Amino acid sequence: MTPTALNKATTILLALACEAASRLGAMGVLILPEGPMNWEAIAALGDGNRIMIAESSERHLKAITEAGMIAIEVDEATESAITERITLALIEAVANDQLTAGARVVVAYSGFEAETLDSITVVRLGEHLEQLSSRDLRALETSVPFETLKAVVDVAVEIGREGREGKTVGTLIVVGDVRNVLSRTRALGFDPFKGYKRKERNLRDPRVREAIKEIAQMDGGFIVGRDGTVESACRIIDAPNSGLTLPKGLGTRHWAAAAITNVTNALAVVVSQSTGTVRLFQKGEVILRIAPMQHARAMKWQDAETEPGPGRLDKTS
Ligand SMILES: Nc1ncnc2c1ncn2[C@@H]1O[C@H](COP(=O)(O)OP(=O)(O)OP(=O)(O)O)[C@@H](O)[C@H]1O
Repeated sequence: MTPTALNKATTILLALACEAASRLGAMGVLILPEGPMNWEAIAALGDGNRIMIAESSERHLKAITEAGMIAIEVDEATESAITERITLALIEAVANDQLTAGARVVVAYSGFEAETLDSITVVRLGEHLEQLSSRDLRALETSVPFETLKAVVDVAVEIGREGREGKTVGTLIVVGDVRNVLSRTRALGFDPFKGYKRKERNLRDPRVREAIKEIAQMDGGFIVGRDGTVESACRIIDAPNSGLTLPKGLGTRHWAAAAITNVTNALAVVVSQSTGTVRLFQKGEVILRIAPMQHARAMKWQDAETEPGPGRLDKTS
């Protein structure tokens, strides 16, 4: 049941969060509630601010939208540290185009008492996503091993950032479920990887990544195995788009990625030629978007063990 009123501390904290958002020129207020709240009352407090609420229950997601706020679907609140939960909610919001890199967001959450929103933190998304960490990728729970995913995302980000010989380059890399994927694609003629031994075709090898950057200029996509072996290149995907929806402005390359991940267990990584943005697709949807602004500089990978502690999100500048 939805509580009838917000408690006093929550009401005051939300008013402060909204005021902070207005004064800082933030893109909105993100709330991470510990349980159901009076959504109408929260919307009324919003005072013209963009209010985003991270929730797991379908019923509450619907109620949040009906109250005129933005619902961000997240997994059920676990024992994970609050910084990790904030990270996942932000990644989801960025992936759904509800927030853009560079935006500032005020986050309100229950730091001490479950039934009260008692803490505020201010996050700058550009800075935060620049530190896209191995933990963020691990949290995506894909069927592809982390080391392979990291190598593919790295090469994609480099292609988006560098292009080739002064020209922008886009590409599509489909990873995992190789047999099914191959059966739904066709060769465009020449396969540049044909004839090479398996160990000469692994994406974790820097020479192979260089070759990928060169071949990315050609039409079609790469098919990569779970272990990082490039199985084929210059393949055209032939999978149905029916029942899929994508953000406006995405063309055939992105639709092909959505379609192939919808009918197989593969993951697809797309670099947009026009914007340099890298998107990860799974089950027909964008699950992560890495905007070009953040990869204007080299992306640093960090192991969870060596990452800065919870303070890293509290960026107020
Ligand atoms: N079904 C497909 N399978 C593999 N590659 C494809 C497919 N459809 C398009 N492509 C690739 O995408 C290129 C054209 O992409 P288009 O401009 O429509 O894509 P987009 O999604 O708008 O991405 P971009 O931002 O890169 O332009 C083609 O040259 C081709 O290499």
